[in-house]
Amino acid sequence: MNNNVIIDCQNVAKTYQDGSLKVDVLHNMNLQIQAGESVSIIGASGSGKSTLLHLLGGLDQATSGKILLMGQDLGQLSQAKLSALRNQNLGFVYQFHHLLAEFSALENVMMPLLIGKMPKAQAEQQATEMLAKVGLAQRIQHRPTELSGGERQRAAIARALVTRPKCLLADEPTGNLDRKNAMNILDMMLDLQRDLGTALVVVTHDDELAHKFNRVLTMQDGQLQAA
Ligand SMILES: Nc1ncnc2c1ncn2[C@@H]1O[C@H](COP(=O)(O)OP(=O)(O)OP(=O)(O)O)[C@@H](O)[C@H]1O
Repeated sequence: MNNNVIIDCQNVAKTYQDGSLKVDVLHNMNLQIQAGESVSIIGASGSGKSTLLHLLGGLDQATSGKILLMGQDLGQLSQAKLSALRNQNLGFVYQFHHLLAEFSALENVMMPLLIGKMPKAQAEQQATEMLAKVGLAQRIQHRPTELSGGERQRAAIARALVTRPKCLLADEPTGNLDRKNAMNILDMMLDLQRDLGTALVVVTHDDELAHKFNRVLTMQDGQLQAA
C-alpha cells in the first residue's frame, strides 16, 4: 500500500433500489485521497456527490467495488471496527452544524475527545486550542443559539478537527451562509488543512470556491472527472 493514501475507492458502484425502481448513482468509480491534499467535488444536483461522501466516510456501503480507509476494506469490517476506524481517522462537517443545543461551544468540541476517553482537563485544553484556531477564542462559553450562523459552522469544524483526523469530509459546509462568510470559512478550512496536514474533501455547488482546492473533480454520469 502507498502510505500516503488515506482513502482508496476501487471500481465502486452504488445503486439504490427504490421500490421497483433501480437508481444507478455511481459506477466503476475510482478515487484516491492522498494525505494532506485538498479536493473539491462539484456536479449537478442529484449526480451523486453526497452519496460518494457517505461511502467515503463508511456511513453507507458500496453495492460493489472496494473502499479502503487507511488500507482497511470498509466492506469487511464489523460495525464496531468500522466505527473505531472512522472515529480515529475521519472528521465530518455538514451543511447544518449539528451542535448540541444544551451545551456550550467548548463542551460540544470536547465531546469527541471525551468519547475517546481523554481525561477532561486535557480535552478542555485541546478543545480550547481548536476553538481558537477557528476564530472562536472569545465564544467558547456560548451555546449554539448564542452564536451566528458562521460561528456555529466554525464550532462544527473545530469539533470535527479536534481529534486530528487524517481526513475531513465536508458536505456543503458553507451552503447555509452568505457569500462573504462562505469564502472566509472555506479559506479557514484550507488554512487548517495545510497547518494540520489534514486531507480535506469538500462537496460544493460553488465553482469559484471549488477552484481554491488542489484538485477539482466533477461528478458526471456516475464517475469523477478532473475539472
Ligand atoms: N436513500 C436513497 N434511496 C433512493 N435513491 C436515493 C437515495 N439517496 C439518494 N438517492 C438518489 O441518488 C441520486 C444521487 O443523490 P445525491 O444526494 O448523492 O446527489 P447530490 O449530487 O449530492 O445532489 P445535491 O447536489 O442535490 O445534494 C439522486 O437521484 C437521489 O434521488
